[in-house]
Amino acid sequence: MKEYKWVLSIFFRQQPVTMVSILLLYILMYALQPLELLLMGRIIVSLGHPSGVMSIAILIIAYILVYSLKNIQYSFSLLFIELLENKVGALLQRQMFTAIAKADLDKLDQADYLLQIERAKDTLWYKLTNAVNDVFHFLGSIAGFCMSVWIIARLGVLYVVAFIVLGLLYNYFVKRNTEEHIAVMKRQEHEDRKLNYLSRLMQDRSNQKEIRSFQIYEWLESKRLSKFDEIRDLNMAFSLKWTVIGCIWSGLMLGLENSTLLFMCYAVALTTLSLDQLIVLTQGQGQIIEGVNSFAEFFSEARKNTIYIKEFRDLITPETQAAETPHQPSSVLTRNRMAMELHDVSYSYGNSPAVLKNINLHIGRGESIVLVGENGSGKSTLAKIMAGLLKPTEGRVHSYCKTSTAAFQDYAKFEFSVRDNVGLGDVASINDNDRITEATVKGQIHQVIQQYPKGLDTILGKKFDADGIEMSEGQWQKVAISRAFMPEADFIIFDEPSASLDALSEIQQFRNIGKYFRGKSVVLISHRIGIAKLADRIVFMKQGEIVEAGTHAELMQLKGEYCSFFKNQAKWYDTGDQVI
Ligand SMILES: Nc1ncnc2c1ncn2[C@@H]1O[C@H](COP(=O)(O)OP(=O)(O)OP(=O)(O)O)[C@@H](O)[C@H]1O
Repeated sequence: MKEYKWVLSIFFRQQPVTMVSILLLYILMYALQPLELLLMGRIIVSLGHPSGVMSIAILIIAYILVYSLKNIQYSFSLLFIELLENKVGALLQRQMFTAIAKADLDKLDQADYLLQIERAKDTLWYKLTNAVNDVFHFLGSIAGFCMSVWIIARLGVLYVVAFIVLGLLYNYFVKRNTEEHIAVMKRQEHEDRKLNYLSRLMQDRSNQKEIRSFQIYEWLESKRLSKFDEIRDLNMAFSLKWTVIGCIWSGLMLGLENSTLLFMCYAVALTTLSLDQLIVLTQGQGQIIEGVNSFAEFFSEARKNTIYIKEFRDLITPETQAAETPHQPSSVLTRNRMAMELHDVSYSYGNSPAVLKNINLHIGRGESIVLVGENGSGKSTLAKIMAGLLKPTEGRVHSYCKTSTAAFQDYAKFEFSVRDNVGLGDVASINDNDRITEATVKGQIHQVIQQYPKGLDTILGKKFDADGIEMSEGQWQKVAISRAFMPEADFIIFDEPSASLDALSEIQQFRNIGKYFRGKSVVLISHRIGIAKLADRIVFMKQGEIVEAGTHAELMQLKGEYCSFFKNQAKWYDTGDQVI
C-alpha cells in the first residue's frame, strides 16, 4: 500500500482538481446503484396501488434520471482518467528517461536493470492510472456497499450476513488465483525478454549478414519457436487450471446463491416477505456480493500492481550516494596545473572481479596521454571513468576542467540530419552552420557531406526517411569524431577514434587531434602503437593495472612491457613513418 500512497500523492500534487472530480464522480456512481434499487422497490410497491399513477410516474422519471446520471458519470470519469494518463504520464516518462540517462552506464548491460526498465515502461502507461482508478473504484464501492447494507439490513440483518459470507467465499477463489498469477507473471517476464530478443535478432539489419552467411535462420527460428511454445504452455497451463477451478467454484457458488433465493421465495410463500422486498433482496444480494468481490479484487490487483510500481519508483528515485571518503582539498596550484587526478581507482562490473585495480594517475593541463595495452586490459573502462560515465567502485576522481568532450569506439548513430548528428556535440550551437561545417572539416567528413544535395540537412539512415543516406562505418565514425570537435572543451577523450578509418584518414585524424587540441589535455586510446610516440606520456595497462608510464624513449629504454609490445607490433609495419 506504500506504493499506492506514493502514486496517489503524485497524482494529487499534479492534478488536484481532476483527481477530486473523479473521486466525487465515482462515489456518486456507486451511491446511485443502491438508489436505483430503492426506486425499483418503490415502483413495484406503487404498482400494487393503481390509484397512485402520479407517484408511479414520478418514481419512473426519478429512476430514468438516476440511470442516465450513472451513464453520464461513467463517460466523464473515462475522460478524466485519460486526461490524467496524458498529463501525469508525460511527466513521469520524462523522469524515467532522466533517471536512465543518469544511471551508471554499466547498468544498461545488466539483465535486472533492463527488466526494471521494461516493467517501468509498462507501469507508466497502464499500472499507474489503473492504481488510481482502482482506488477510486474501491472508495466508491465502499460507499455503494454501505448503502446496500443499510437497505438490506432494514429487511433483515441475517440477509446481510448471508450475502457477505457468499461474497467472501467468492474471494477465496480470487486470492488463490492472484497468488499463482503473480508467480506465473514473474516467470513469464524473463522468458518474454528472451523471446523479444530473439525476435529482434531476426529483424535487425546488422545481424542479417551473419544470419544469412552462416545460414543460421532455421536454428534461430527454432530457438524462438521453442521459447514461444514455452511461454504459451506456461500461460495455457495456468488458464486451463483456473478455468476448471473457476467452473467448479462458480457451480458451487451458483448453488449457494440459488439456495438463498429459494429460501427467500419460501419466505414470500409464507408471506413473511413481500414481492417487492424479494426483488430488492435479490438485487441487493448481487450488489453486496459484488461489493465484497470488488474489495478482494482491489487488494489482489494492488498486489500485482505494487510489484510494477515499486520497480518504477526505484528506477526514478536517485540512488543515495555513498559518502565520499574525506580527502584533502587540492591546492590552488594543483588545480591550476592539473586537468584530472585519479586516486586508488578500482572498478568492477556488477559482481564480477575488478577490471581496474588501484589506478593512480595525474593528467596535467595541456598534457597528452596515450593509453596502451592488450585487449581487455581496462583502457575503455578507464576512459569511461574519466568521462564520468562510470563511477569508480573504489577510489576518487577529481576533474579540474570545466568542459570535456569524448568520442568512443562504440559511437552513437543518430538517425537524424547531419546537422543534428554533429551539432549535438554542443546543443547550444546546433543551428550554427559555420561551427558545424568547421567540425566536419576537422572530422574529415566535410567533402562527403558537400556531395549530398541537402548538405547538412541530409538525413542519415533510411529507417525513417526513404531519402536518407546510408553511410559507411568509417563515414559514421567521422561524423562521431566531428561531433567531438564541436564543444570548446579543455579535456578530450578519444577511445579508438580511428577503428573504422582507412589508413590515410587515420593518420590525418591523429594529426588533426594534435593540431586542433594543442594546449588541451587529451587522453587517447589506440591500438596503433606508433601514435603513442606522439604523446607527452604513454600509460601502459595490463590486467586492469598501470604497469608502466613515461615517454616513448623512457619506456623503450626500460625494456619492459611497453618495449616488447611496441617491438612486436612494429615489426609488422614500416617504422620509417612517423606514425605506424
Ligand atoms: N559492460 C561490461 N560488463 C562486464 N564486463 C565488462 C564490460 N565491459 C568490459 N568488461 C570487461 O572489462 C574488462 C576490460 O574491458 P575494457 O573494454 O575496458 O578493455 P580494453 O582494454 O578497452 O579492451 P579493448 O582493447 O579490447 O577495447 C574486460 O575483461 C571485459 O570483459
